[in-house]
Amino acid sequence: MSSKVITLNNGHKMPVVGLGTYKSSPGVVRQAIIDAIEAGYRHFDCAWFYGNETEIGDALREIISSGKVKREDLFITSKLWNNFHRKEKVVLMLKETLSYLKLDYIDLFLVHWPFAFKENGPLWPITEGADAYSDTDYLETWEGMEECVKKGYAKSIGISNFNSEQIDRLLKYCKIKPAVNQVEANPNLNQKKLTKFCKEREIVITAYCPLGRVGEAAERGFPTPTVLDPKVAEIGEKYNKTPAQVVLNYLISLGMVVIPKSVTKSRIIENINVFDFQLNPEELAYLDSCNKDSRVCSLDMFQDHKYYPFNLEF
Ligand SMILES: NC(=O)C1=CN([C@@H]2O[C@H](COP(=O)(O)OP(=O)(O)OC[C@H]3O[C@@H](n4cnc5c(N)ncnc54)[C@H](OP(=O)(O)O)[C@@H]3O)[C@@H](O)[C@H]2O)C=CC1
Ligand SMILES: O=C1CO[C@H](CO)[C@@H](O)[C@@H]1O
Repeated sequence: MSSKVITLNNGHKMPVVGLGTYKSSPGVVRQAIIDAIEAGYRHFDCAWFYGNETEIGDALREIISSGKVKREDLFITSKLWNNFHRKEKVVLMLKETLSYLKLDYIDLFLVHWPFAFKENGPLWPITEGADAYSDTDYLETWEGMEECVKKGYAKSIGISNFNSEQIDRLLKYCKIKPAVNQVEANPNLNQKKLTKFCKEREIVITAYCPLGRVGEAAERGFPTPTVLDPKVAEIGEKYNKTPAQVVLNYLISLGMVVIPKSVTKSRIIENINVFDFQLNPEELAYLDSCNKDSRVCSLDMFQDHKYYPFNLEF
C-alpha cells in the first residue's frame, strides 16, 4: 500500500499520509522509519524541536544508500522552532536541521508556531512566561523562510498553528505563498472552517494529532479521542477497518493530509491502509457530530503572547 498524493500550490506533490515523529525516541525512531518505508510511507514529519532528527537522518541515509528508495521519492518536512524567528536565524537553523537529517534539501519547511521566544532563552518557557517571549513578527520570519527556497534548501515553505487572520496578514505580505498550514485536526476538532478558508487560498491543511494523541490522552487529561468511541469501532467493523483507519479516512475525505505518529510496526502499517473504503453519508455525519472544538495542543500557557493563535474561532 502506498499513499495518494496531493498537489501543492507550487505544483509539488505531497503524500496524503505521512509518519509523525514527535516523541518517537531516538532509540526507536530508526526502526519506525524503516518499517514505514516498507509499509509504503514516503512522507515523514519532523521538527528541530523533537530532538530526534539525527537518528531520523541516520535511517534516511541507510535507506537511500541501500538503493531501496531514491531521495526524490521522499517527502521530508521539518519546522523552525520558536526561539529562532529572526530573519537572519532562519537559514542557519534549516542548515542545522539538514545536517542532522543528512540531506541537501527538505521538501517542506514550516514555521512551527506564529509566536516567538527569546533566542537565548528556554525552548519551552512554561515557568518564565512573558519574560521569555520575543515579539519578532512572523512576517520577518517569513522573509527568512523565502530565503530557504531561494537558496534551494527547501522546495516548499509553509506555516503551522496559524489562524485565519495571521494567514491573511501573511498572504498580503509574502512573495512566496505558504503551501501548507499544519494544524491539529481530528473528529473532536474537525477544522472545517479553517480548511475551507485555506482551500480558498490554495493552502493545504495537514492534520496533526489526527488520532487525538490516544496513547497519552487519559493520563494527560486530553479530550477523549474519537478512536476510543465504540460507535467508531462499529463503523470500522463494517469495512473490516480499525477505529484509527476510520478516523484517518474521515480526515482525508475532508481534504487533509494526515501524519499519525507510531513506533509500532503493526500500527504503522494500519495507518497507511486507509484508501480502500469510503464512509457513507450517515457515517460521515456521525463523525461530523463528534466535533467539540477541543484541543490537545492548546498551549494556553502562552495565550498572553501577542501572536498566540487560538483566541479566534479559527
Ligand atoms: N505542528 C505542530 O505543532 C505539531 C505537530 N505534530 C506532528 O503530528 C504528529 C502526530 O501527532 P501526535 O501528537 O504524535 O499524535 P497522534 O494523534 O498521531 O497519536 C500518536 C499516538 O497514537 C498511538 N497510535 C498510533 N497509531 C495508532 C493506532 N492505529 N491505534 C491506536 N493507537 C495508535 C501512538 O502509539 P505508538 O507510537 O506507541 O504506536 C501514539 O501514542 C506528531 O508526531 C508530529 O509529527 C504534533 C503536534 C503538534
Ligand atoms: O510539534 C509539537 C508537538 O507537540 C507539542 C505539544 O505537546 C507542541 O508544542 C509542538 O508544536
